[in-house]
Amino acid sequence: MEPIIELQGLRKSFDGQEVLRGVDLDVHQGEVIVILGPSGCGKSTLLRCLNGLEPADSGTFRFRGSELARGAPWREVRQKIGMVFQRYELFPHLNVMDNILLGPLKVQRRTREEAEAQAERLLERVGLSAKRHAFPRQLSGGQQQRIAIVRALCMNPEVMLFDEVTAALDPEMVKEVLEVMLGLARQGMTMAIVTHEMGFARAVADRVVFMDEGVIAEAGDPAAFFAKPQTERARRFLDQFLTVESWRG
Ligand SMILES: Nc1ncnc2c1ncn2[C@@H]1O[C@H](COP(=O)(O)OP(=O)(O)OP(=O)(O)O)[C@@H](O)[C@H]1O
Repeated sequence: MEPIIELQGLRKSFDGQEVLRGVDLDVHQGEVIVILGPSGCGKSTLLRCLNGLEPADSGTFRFRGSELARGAPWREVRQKIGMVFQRYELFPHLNVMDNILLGPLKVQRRTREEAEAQAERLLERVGLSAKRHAFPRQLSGGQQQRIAIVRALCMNPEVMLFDEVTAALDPEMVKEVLEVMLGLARQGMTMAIVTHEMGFARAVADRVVFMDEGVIAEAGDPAAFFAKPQTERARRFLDQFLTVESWRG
C-alpha cells in the first residue's frame, strides 16, 4: 500500500551545520514509528519536517502520493498531520474547550455544535470531561498534555506526531500521557513518536528508527532492535538507558 508520507533525501542545515543529511522515511497507514537517537542527532528537526513546520533545504516530501514543494499548500496538509510538543502550548487565556475548538472553528470552519460534540467525546476518552471549563493554569502538566493531544485529535488528523511529549513532566504524570498514546496506537492511529521512554518505545513501536548525526543509522523491528542493535552507536545509546535504569534501582 502507498505510504501516507514519503520523505526522500531530506536535507536541512541551520547556520551552515547540516542537521539532516539525507533522510528517507515512509510512514504507512496505521503504523507507529518510534524515532530514537542521541541528543542533537536531528530527531525534532525530522519531525518538524514531517509536517512542514520546518521547510527542508532539499529532498522530496510526498503526502498520499502527491509531492509538496516549498510554497506548496502546506496549510492543508498540516491540518492532516497533528503534532504535540514537549511544552504544552495551550493558550493561557482560553479555557480547555476554547483551546480545543480554536482549530476546528477558525481553520476548518466547522460548526460549534458538531466540533464541540467531538471535543466532548475526546475529553471523555482521556478522562478529562470535568475539566472542559478549566483554564490551563488550573491543570497539572499531565492534564495539559492530554488536552494538547485532544486539541490535535479534534482536527481529525491522518497522522499524529509526538515530540518528547513527556520530557517536561513530573514522573508521576508520565504514565497517564503515555497511556493515552498507547490507546491511540491500539485504535490504529498512524503515529511518529520521538521519546526517551524506552519501555514505552518498545511497547508501542511497530518500527524503530535510530538516528545518528542526521541520518537514519538503522531501522526495523523493535524486538530485534532492543535485543541486538546492529550499529555500535545504537548499542552505546541503549546501554546508557540500561545504566540509568539500573542506577535508579
Ligand atoms: N531552529 C534552529 N536553529 C538553529 N539550530 C537548530 C534549530 N533547530 C535545531 N537546531 C540544531 O540542530 C541540531 C539538531 O537538533 P534537534 O532538536 O533536531 O535534535 P534532537 O535529536 O531532537 O535533540 P534532543 O534529543 O536533544 O531534543 C542541534 O544541534 C540543534 O542545536
